[in-house]
Amino acid sequence: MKVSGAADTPCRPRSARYAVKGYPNYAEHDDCGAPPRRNGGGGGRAKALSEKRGRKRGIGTSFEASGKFLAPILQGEEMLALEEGRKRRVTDTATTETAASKIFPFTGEEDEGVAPTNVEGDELGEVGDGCKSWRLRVMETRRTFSANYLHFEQKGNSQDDGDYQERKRPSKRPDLKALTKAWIDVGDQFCSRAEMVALGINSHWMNGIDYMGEKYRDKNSKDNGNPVRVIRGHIAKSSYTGKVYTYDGLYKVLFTRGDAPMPISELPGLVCEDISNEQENFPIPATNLVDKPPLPPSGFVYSKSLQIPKDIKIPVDSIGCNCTGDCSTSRNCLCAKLNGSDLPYVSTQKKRVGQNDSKHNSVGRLDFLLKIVIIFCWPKLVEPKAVVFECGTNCSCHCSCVNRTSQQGLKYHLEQRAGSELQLASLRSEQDSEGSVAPEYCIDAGSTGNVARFINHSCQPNLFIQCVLSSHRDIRLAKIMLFAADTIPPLQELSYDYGYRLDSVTGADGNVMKLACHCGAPDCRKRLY
Ligand SMILES: C[S@@+](CC[C@H](N)C(=O)[O-])C[C@H]1O[C@@H](n2cnc3c(N)ncnc32)[C@H](O)[C@@H]1O
Repeated sequence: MKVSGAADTPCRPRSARYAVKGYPNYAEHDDCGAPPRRNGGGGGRAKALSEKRGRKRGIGTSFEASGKFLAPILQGEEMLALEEGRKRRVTDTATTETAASKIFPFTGEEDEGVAPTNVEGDELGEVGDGCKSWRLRVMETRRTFSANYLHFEQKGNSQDDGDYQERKRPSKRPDLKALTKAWIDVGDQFCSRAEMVALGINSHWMNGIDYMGEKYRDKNSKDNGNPVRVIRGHIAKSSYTGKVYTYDGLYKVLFTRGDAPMPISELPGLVCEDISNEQENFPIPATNLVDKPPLPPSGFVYSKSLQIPKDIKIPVDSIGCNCTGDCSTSRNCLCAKLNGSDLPYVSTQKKRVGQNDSKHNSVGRLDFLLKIVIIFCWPKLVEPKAVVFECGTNCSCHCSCVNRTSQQGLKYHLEQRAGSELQLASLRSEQDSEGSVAPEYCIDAGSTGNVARFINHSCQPNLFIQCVLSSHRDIRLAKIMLFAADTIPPLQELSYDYGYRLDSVTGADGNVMKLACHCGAPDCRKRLY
């Protein structure tokens, strides 16, 4: 089947910075006719992972997610969605712009921008030179719209009420509108409702909720099981409307506003109401729908923060930068300069480090959801570079090194200790890439850790690792933090690139160990190590 535009249309990498950092698979060609979906593992991969790994790997293994998992409890009104065959639950927040109902996943019509197999030629959006996919046309429409938006807006403001009523006329069959919808990806963002109207995703300039009106009463989405397209609105100062709208996919309505959300105790397969033992600000329930009977996590101690052995002294006398304004670029920020013009090591501003007053990353630590072994993003949009987690586990000596000998940006390697299942985060400078410097410290997440310990590897991840100095400048003792590499729509599985060098892991017998990768990304490297 020919997918129009897949090969011909220009593609952009999703994050140039990330690609520069040496993640060859990171750049996605999402403007093409057949864009891979971010983090495109899907429920199939989770299930396969579960079945393949069996139970011998201890804590996580018994709880590998499958498509059958229900996510942990959430507050507010709830929705369930299934993207790529995976069941997800999200909480409808105050900013949600569409039907605020409990809804269930829908796997049918929605695709990933791939042209339908039975559609050819013009229907695919090929025009003139025959190389424009619908996806590209959507992007062009958006650009044209943006260019003209202010003009329309000003004109609109000067119109009288009569015109306003005209604009507010009842929507026409939104379910039949705009073939465009098939070329919108989950995670696509829009700066105004008007932009969505131009693309046919929403029918109203003014109304957040699109509906078909009384006339179509018999087409009630909940009763008929019709999918609902969910677009979430978020405050965003950078947007010309002060808001940004993110497409979150199709949902099926389960119940309407006012129904009580499911309490933690009723979560199917609940094995632990709070694996953090009240260390986090809210419970992190764990469910297990794989084992019969379901087993709770064992052999694992939750530790919110890094546990540092007594013989390792963390200095506390360093100060942050003296920037007065925006610290997000190296033009203004000394800390960013220190990090090779990327994210800053030191995350404080005009204060002694350790006071945790960071404007560098603008978004503080985010709430999260743990569905045993699979970590999902909290049902809030996570913006690029937002701090997501700090890896908090045992810190111990004589393993991987955290070393830096120049002012260049670091290269990150994650290594696995031979013969064990421990995941070791190792940072080496460019000069140390041959591994010439003796290891000093590592973070050992085998038996103790926080929620970051459960994040799986993906060859096409939505997080990346960065070392951060917050109370001192000893790079060997840098905090290891996970940042959002891109916009992460609610309830996406979180993942980062472990970055193993192939054949770098040896077993106790000295033989090279190999582990197949099950991330399911379109450009999966097939091996973790
Ligand atoms: C930090 S743990 C991640 C949580 C883990 N799934 C668990 O159950 O505890 C790292 C281990 O998870 C497994 N893992 C993570 N991502 C994987 C992937 N994409 N493919 C295969 N195994 C993976 C590997 O066994 C790896 O050593």
